[in-house]
Amino acid sequence: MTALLSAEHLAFHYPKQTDLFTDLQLQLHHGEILTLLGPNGIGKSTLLKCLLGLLTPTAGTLTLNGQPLATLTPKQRARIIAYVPQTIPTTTSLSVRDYLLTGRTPYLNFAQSPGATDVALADRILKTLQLSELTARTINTLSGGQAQLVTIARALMQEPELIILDEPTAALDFGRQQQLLSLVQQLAGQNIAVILTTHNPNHALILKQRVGLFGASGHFDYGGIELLTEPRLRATYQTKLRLLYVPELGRTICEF
Ligand SMILES: Nc1ncnc2c1ncn2[C@@H]1O[C@H](COP(=O)(O)OP(=O)(O)OP(=O)(O)O)[C@@H](O)[C@H]1O
Repeated sequence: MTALLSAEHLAFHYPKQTDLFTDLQLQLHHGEILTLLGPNGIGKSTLLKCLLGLLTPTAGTLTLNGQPLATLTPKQRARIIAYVPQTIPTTTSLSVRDYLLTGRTPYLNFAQSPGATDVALADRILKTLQLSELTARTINTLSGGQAQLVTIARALMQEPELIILDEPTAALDFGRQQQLLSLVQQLAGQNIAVILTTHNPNHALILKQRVGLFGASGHFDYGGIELLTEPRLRATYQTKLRLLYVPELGRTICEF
């Protein structure tokens, strides 16, 4: 089966800087979830930008559904991958519904306005994310957490095969974090692949799927959650964390 996303021997460095990663390998299939973990400033967001085609890797190849990423137009890419960055635009005075409709751009011709089916899709997505009460609010009146969820809703408007979420739980309260992880599992159940970054190893332990772990040196391990061993996580985060199996939860948790 052709991988949805494949990275072979990927390397990247910013101009006049040392490599953030080299020889990075990963393969993601439809409906899989990849959680990226690693210390601050190690290169997680940079890797996401390479996967999105926003940055050009300094070595290696990236393919999307078997096609070299670089050969796809931005519009073609946007029909396959949706991106929710760490910094969310909160200054726009668009209503939440109109903001979601901007997510339909990859499907519209120049100067074509969204139609009734696009509006219906926006309302359906807002309902699924339990955000319907925000429909008429303007983006610049939302809290950070609300804006983050609305931006995820906008990403879903692209009807992507892969959604990339950069620290999606950062602004969310405890309950909303749990909801977000459930949403990620729900999307995977609909055959949408998800890549997310997080600073909480428990998120990877809850999602129980693919893991990409940057070591403190920039070394990248890719595999299943068996990668998340105490020694490896301690080396990554330079702290004496512990992994504890909790029978009541049926899973391992990571604690300081
Ligand atoms: N445009 C840029 N030009 C030069 N250096 C950059 C640029 N963007 C990021 N960097 C540097 O590259 C390194 C990796 O940054 P990146 O944002 O990918 O890290 P991260 O793992 O996502 O960090 P965090 O967990 O803190 O968000 C950092 O040292 C950062 O300062």
